[in-house]
Amino acid sequence: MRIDVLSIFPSYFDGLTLSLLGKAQSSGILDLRVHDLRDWTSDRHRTVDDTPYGGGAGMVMKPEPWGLALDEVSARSERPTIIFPSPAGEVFTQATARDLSSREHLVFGCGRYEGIDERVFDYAASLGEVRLISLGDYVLNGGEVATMAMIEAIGRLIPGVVGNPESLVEESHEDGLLEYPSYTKPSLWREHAVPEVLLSGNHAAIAAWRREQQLERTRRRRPDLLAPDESA
Ligand SMILES: N#Cc1c(-c2ccc3ccn(Cc4ccncc4)c3c2)n[nH]c1N
Repeated sequence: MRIDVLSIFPSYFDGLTLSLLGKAQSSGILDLRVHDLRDWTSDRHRTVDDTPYGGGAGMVMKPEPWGLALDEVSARSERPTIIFPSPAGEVFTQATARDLSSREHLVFGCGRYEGIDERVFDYAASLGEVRLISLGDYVLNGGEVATMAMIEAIGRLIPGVVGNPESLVEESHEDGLLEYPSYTKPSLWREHAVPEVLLSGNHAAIAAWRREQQLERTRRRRPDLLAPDESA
């Protein structure tokens, strides 16, 4: 998979060279390139923003640098999926991550200020599939943090990135429920004991206990994930 990131703060993404995603890049599974949007400006001050038409507070990102940048990075493939993090976007979920992990080429456009000139999204649709995606119902200062989160959630689903694919199956949200609690040695720690069933060696009982834990936790913490008859 190819991923291109456009941002005025490219060093935000230095962390992606660490851990699993760093190894995925070294092994060639992931081709991640981060670009400074200002490289596509032409004035001395490398200007990327201007005042909004119609008035209002703050600044809006100019369309010209975006158009030039998207032209260049989109040319690396037939039709990339172009993702713009946005508070006005569809909410990112595990299903979104799974969908996007099957794509050949992702381009992330990280806005700042009050956002990007709307015509950029319209133009980008001529280059590839455009998705405005929100990390959740809270306000960030730009798209970088959301892009980091999405790249991590997507990247770990690419075959070969996570050593044991089995570990992806029993995670929160993979089967629509929250994950069961995990324990390791010692079996007694500061008077807190590991649930007996996990020490029993009875795999059927352990599986049943874990499923019940998933349902109970989801009912308590995330009833919205359950069908109406399951949340009682
Ligand atoms: N994904 C995502 C997001 C963002 C987000 C994403 C991109 C940009 C670019 C600029 N801003 C600042 C801003 C602009 C307009 N309204 C409010 C804040 C952004 C916020 N906020 N909250 C999320 N869940």
